[in-house]
Amino acid sequence: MTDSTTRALRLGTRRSKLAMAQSGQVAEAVRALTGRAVELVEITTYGDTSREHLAQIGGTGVFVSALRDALLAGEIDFAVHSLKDLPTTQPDDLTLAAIPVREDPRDALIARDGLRFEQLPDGARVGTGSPRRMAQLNAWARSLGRRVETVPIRGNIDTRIGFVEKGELDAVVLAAAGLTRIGRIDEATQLLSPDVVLPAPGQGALAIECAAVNVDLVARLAELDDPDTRAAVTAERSLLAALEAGCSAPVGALADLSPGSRLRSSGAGPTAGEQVVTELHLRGVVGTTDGSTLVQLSTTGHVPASPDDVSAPLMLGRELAAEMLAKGAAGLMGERAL
Ligand SMILES: NCc1[nH]cc(CCC(=O)O)c1CC(=O)O
Repeated sequence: MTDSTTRALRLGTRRSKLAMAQSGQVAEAVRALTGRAVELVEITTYGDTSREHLAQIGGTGVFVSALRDALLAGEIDFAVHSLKDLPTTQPDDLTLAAIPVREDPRDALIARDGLRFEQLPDGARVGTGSPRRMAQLNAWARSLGRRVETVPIRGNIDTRIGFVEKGELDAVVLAAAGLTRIGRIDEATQLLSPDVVLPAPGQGALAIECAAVNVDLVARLAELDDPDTRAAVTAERSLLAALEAGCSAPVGALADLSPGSRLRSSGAGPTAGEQVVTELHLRGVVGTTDGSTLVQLSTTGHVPASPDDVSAPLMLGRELAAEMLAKGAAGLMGERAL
């Protein structure tokens, strides 16, 4: 065996607790898959060091660029990202080799005294800087006949929960997946139903990225891919891209797959007759951050049970985006989040 197949694989990761947790889990899976050692290489990103508000430095994409630079420079072999932090346009020289089975995509509430959202008092202070969460939480509060005060907060997950622990906020809203990965999901006082709060496109999913030239590794890591997750997040991200929304825009999306339906396909030849297809249900929301207006639509399409083909989910996302734009979504996104 040559040195290049036996040396440790280098996994580039951010230093945050969440990034280290998800990189550690993927490292273990890659070790089991390849039999090769995996070494974590810590990369500091501009997003980790900047004190400016994320919105002012161009969104969460900043977390990604340093890892990508390291991939292209050959300093690391692969990187693990939270898919929801990835821009919707994929550079040609980088490949998402695998999107593993995703965690719970829902948002979670962590409130004082074990409270659920419906039990928060009028005027409760809820920590989130996400325009998507603000829009849907404010709309939910309105529908309950009260209001909440959304308070923009930054920092890692522990810091955000700390605002509730210290009594500075009544509640915070975080991704359930992040809480699970750092071992704090038990502290969630409510998992927010997608019927009321749609998660960010791709929330709960990880993406394993390689340099495109590294074809052998791309092929190997593809074994960690979950085609159903890939189909779902492709539809969600296609919707986001087609809405031409920046990563801090108030867009929520969630696709569910119901497997096993069978369709009769026409024509002759070996593929004629019954074809197994999956039903893909895609929901999307855009709103004003004050929650006074939401455009919320859904659609259902069929996805061939063919792992490599994401054209159907891509189309479904674009179709739903077109319907949402026709219902005035563009005007809502023009509003600047404060
Ligand atoms: N925006 C930050 C971010 N990026 C990924 C996660 C964790 C959840 C995930 O993997 O989707 C979080 C934290 C959060 O939103 O609470």
